[in-house]
Amino acid sequence: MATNQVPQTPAISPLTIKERTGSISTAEIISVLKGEITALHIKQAFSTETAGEITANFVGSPALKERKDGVPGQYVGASHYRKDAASYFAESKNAKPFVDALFENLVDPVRGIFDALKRELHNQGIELRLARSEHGQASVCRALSWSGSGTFSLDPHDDVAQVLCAGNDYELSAVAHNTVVALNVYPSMPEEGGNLRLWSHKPTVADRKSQGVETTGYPYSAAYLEPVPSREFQLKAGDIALIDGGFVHGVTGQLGNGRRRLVLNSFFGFARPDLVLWWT
Ligand SMILES: O=C(O)CCC(=O)C(=O)O
Ligand SMILES: [Fe+2]
Repeated sequence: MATNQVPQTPAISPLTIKERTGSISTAEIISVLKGEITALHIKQAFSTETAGEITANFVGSPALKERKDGVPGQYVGASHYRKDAASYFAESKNAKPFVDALFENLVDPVRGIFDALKRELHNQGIELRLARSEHGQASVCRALSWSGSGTFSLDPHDDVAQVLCAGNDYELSAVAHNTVVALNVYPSMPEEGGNLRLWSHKPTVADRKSQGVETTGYPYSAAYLEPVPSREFQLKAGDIALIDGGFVHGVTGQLGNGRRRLVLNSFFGFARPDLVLWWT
């Protein structure tokens, strides 16, 4: 991390949060997409049976790997983070059978949301589809188990820097100028900790430069975030959280050696008024 730049005091942006129990609705998802809500936390959004099966499939997956891009964690699937388009789309293609296998024989919550949102947006004259290029198409989701130790198991970051700096090969860089929604579906949570923490701060390019995280948005230091208020979401297996990924967020440390934390993560946002792209 560069430390020789001019320090920048983070501007505070208010959080608009909706938390409730039940089924997720497309209207609520669209509210996040349009920037009307910063975060939506739906508790008990899918069954613990489905959650348990996805978790068992992840643990037993032959494609389960350790991340080697500086973010500690294990994963199944593809991430565009720090990758050019050709590598990401090739990785998505290779990972597809293994991502599909996480949901074998299940009516899964990620596809459920994607399909329902696609139908609703279509009714409004808006297309929703996976991001694509001459190299192939994006994945519907990736499965991640963070393993950072200490205060955070996933350090504070934003999801927009990586999109903004994705490069011309990626049609999704247009989305960085609109809300980048992060969809997080939780099949497994530890006994304690592993909460999603959201700070009242949406970094600008200048903020990222001042913190030496211009292209990655990762990680923001404790000192930088110290004056910024934050909210924590207490998550349980079966919950779903959608956030405006432009706000700084991270995952708190996990306690206990029992259940592992597993998240299914995807991103989506408007590339044009009539087009919403989805990727991982
Ligand atoms: O695991 C979570 O709750 C959040 C994941 C996340 O922020 C990310 O993958 O960018
Ligand atoms: Fe994130």
